[in-house]
Amino acid sequence: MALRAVSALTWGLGGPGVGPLRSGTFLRCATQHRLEKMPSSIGFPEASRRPFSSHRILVDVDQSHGVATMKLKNPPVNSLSLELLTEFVISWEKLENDKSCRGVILTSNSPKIFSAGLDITDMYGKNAAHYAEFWKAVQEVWLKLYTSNMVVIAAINGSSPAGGCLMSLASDYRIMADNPKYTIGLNETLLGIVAPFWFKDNLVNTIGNRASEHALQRGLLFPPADALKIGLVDQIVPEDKVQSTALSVMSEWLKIPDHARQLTKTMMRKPTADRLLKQREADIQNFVSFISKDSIQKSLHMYLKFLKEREK
Ligand SMILES: CCCCCC/C=C\CC(=O)SCCNC(=O)CCNC(=O)[C@H](O)C(C)(C)COP(=O)(O)OP(=O)(O)OC[C@H]1O[C@@H](n2cnc3c(N)ncnc32)[C@H](O)[C@@H]1OP(=O)(O)O
Repeated sequence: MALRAVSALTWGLGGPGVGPLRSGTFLRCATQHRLEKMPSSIGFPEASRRPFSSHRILVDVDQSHGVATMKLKNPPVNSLSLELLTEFVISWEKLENDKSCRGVILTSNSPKIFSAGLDITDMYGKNAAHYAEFWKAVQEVWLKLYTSNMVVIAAINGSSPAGGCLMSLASDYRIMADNPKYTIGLNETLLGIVAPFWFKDNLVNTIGNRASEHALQRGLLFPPADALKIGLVDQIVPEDKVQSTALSVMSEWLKIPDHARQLTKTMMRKPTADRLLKQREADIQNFVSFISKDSIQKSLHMYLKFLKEREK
């Protein structure tokens, strides 16, 4: 009970089972030309292509008329585990290599949660090699999304904290379900961790410096209406219209000649992607040393405990 009280105040967490979340208050919580790809990834490590033992399908891909819908499918909360991230990259590369695929709608199989963010269990109680592999996979997914030649639309049909928010931010357009129980934001500080510079860069490019400073320091999670106000999402629609709106927005984007849109996207995004590419290895080492610290492991342990024990 004591833990709950302290944790709730410390972490200000929200979720569909907890009630509405408010930022700033108590948060419970074609022309078909294919251009040379932006130099983005340095290749996914062979080690990460290993088959995982479960053989579950964690990313559902459904493609028709040049548009793929990718659904995250990792119950209960669509956490971004190493296994999911690895499968995501493989599916993504297949779509990128398929000349007929011009756009991707990124969404979730779960009705209330887009993604709970990075899988905390991949950042807790593991060894340095695991942390390094995990972080490289996180970088890779972001680079793939952020620099994709395809049009990427996030259909955010539920809560989207931290890593879930990052995947949305890396998309070209964000549509969120207008349900005040859902929230989106980079809440890393609430866990006692710090969003890396490239999360921050992506946020600043989206909502501006001042709003980012405020949101990042306080780990704010925004309900859809507030997210729309600050530009964290581009559109909010009734819950049952998220996918259909994503399809109609996609068809508008696909009216633009691919080569012109792609070159423009590269012009806008390449400097940000390059900043990570230039220091990718150092960023991994920084993550490994940060996450391995006893104090950070303790914070993550407490946070996991809090998630398990909090009242739903
Ligand atoms: C240099 C250092 C850089 C570090 C940078 C790190 C960058 C990014 C960090 C992240 O992405 S950390 C993840 C942050 N995510 C969160 O804070 C979200 C936490 N979860 C929630 O708020 C809620 O779970 C939810 C998503 C709103 C859903 O709520 P709901 O009530 O439906 O479900 P729960 O009962 O809370 O959860 C069910 C089950 O899932 C476990 N769980 C939840 N989130 C995660 C997670 N991110 N990773 C792993 N596991 C998670 C939760 O503990 C429950 O477990 P059980 O009790 O069923 O065992």
